[in-house]
Amino acid sequence: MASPSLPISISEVNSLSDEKFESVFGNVIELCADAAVVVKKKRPFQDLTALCDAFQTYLEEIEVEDKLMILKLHPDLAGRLAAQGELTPESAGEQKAAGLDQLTTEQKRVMDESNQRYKAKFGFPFIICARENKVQSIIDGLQRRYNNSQEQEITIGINEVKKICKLRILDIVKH
Ligand SMILES: NC(=O)N[C@H]1NC(=O)NC1=O
Repeated sequence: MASPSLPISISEVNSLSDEKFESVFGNVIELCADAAVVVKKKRPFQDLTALCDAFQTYLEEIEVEDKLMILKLHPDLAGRLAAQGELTPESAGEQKAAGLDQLTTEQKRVMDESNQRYKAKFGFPFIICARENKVQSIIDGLQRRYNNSQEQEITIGINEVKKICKLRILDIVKH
């Protein structure tokens, strides 16, 4: 079967082969193909909300080690992978939407320094839903959240992953 042209309806989501479901939803959580493997078994979904809820539940129910792994799979915002053109298409689009591809030299310096400092403290990258932010709110968040505890940042980071995931699903499924 050829790849479906997006967006697709919820009934099309329900009738995708397992393999197609995994490929269509394999990156709604950045580089975490396992989420689609788990969520596909919950079909059929009554509507878009039920589908989104299934991915959110996945993120809530996994062990803290797996949450940490998911956080670590995210690329830095305006980091090395962005500079090398090696982001996933989803992440590239999100970073562009926030204006992160248009940083001034000073903003880039502040982002690099703050990203490094954050990662050195927490052991995972700073994560924020770029599409719901602009450059300044991202820089502000990066500096403010540095003061949190690791436990707080795991919770906030996973909540941001949920927002990113929902917007990615909305790009795939008709609403
Ligand atoms: N580090 C980080 O927040 N990365 C993510 N945020 C987002 O909106 N897309 C990403 O890849």
